[in-house]
Amino acid sequence: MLTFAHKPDFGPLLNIYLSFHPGVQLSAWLKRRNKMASNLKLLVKGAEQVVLVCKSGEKFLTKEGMQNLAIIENGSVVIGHDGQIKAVGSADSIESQFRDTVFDKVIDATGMCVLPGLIDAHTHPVWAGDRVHEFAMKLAGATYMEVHEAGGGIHFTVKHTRAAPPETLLEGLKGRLERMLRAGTTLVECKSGYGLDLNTELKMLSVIDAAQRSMPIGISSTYCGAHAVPRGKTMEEATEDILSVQLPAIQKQMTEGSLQVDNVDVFCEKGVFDLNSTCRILQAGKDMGLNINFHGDELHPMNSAQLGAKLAALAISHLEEVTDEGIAAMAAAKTSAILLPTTAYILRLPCPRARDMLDAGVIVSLGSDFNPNAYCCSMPMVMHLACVTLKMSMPEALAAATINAAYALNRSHSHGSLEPSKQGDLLIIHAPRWEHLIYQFGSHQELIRFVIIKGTIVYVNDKVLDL
Ligand SMILES: N=CN[C@@H](CCC(=O)O)C(=O)O
Ligand SMILES: [Zn+2]
Repeated sequence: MLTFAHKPDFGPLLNIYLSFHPGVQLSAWLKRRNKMASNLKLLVKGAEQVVLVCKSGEKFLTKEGMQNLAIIENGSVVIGHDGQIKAVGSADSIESQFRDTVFDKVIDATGMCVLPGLIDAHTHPVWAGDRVHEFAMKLAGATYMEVHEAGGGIHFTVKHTRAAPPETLLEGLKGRLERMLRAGTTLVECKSGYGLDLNTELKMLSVIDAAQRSMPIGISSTYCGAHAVPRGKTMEEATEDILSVQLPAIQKQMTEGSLQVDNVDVFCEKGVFDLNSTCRILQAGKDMGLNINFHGDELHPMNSAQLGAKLAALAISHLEEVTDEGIAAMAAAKTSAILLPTTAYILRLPCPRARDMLDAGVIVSLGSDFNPNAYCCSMPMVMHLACVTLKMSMPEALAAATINAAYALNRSHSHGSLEPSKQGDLLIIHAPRWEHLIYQFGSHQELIRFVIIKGTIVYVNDKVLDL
């Protein structure tokens, strides 16, 4: 198999050239053209497997599509100077097709596998003050809401994040993104939500923007000012503040071009934001052009899934307590379910019903939920948990962490699979089959040899050991 981004049409150019050089033979012209035009950025050649995930421009995968990923045995990938994939195919076909091409960089992937860069569809990575002490409380039996209501949890992080200068937050964020990158994440959703007031929410969103400008990892930025009801306010007052103060100020900065925000989020939960407030905030965000992507049905069944479907939400996260009606509504509305296996694991919650969602045709994606409660930067670890605790198969987990996560972030036109014209984001792992990335849990730092974004190597691990 060999696929190209564009079928080149040399007809018009050829005619012009021949009209100025009537004596020139066609074959001589072609040789000269090849010599002049053939320089590309990166060739990854001879990989044991190249996992495309999908190959026909699918925007997401469901049901059997998630079980049958597109894979090329003994394959190669070509990336151009624009950072886009130019061709993927069998090593032989790429070799003969690009024989005359000069590459800036060639990676011999013998003994290795190539996968699309992983996409983490749900994180809270901007904060100050860790919560290791709360981990001990939870191990001793305290529930998430007990810690939250006692002033810990999100409130603890809000206090520390409000007090932190932006430089400190940026430094912390960059360190976490760096860890994610080394674990194979090339696109990550990043939420605000530890400010709960205008200034701190803007500070967090600006810090996310600054990280995006200075790091290669791709970011989808989410305003999550409705992550908790701030101390001293009722839910109604907090909702009014978001609708009449925070969202308009964010919209102003977006219009002026000083802030980039992609999604709007609310924690729709008993004791946090109810269905009505959630609906009003999400609708207001949508009216500003943001994608709806929110927390729902986590600790109690709230009918969040039905609300999200009604609002044409792109994604809803958690869903540990989703109902059958909610699942059916999400499948019909093509609202992606972002499942977060780390949350149920850390909090010892019932797991989200991944199998029921998959069987119903819901677009299941995955996120790490990295936050001070669930300190996990590793999508390979998340995929492993998804397989063991949510009963997903390895191909389902990979589809959920690539093309479907890209869909949840409205990026599946450019991310999530290794197809021509998509961004050249990929991982090269030192293993004879791609499944080792999930199977060898906790070992991604030993397996991942290269992380590549837009055809540029952004991480090389030369300490990979054969076991
Ligand atoms: N559930 C709400 N928000 C986060 C936790 C945030 C925190 O505890 O700081 C989550 O997705 O798990
Ligand atoms: Zn979350």
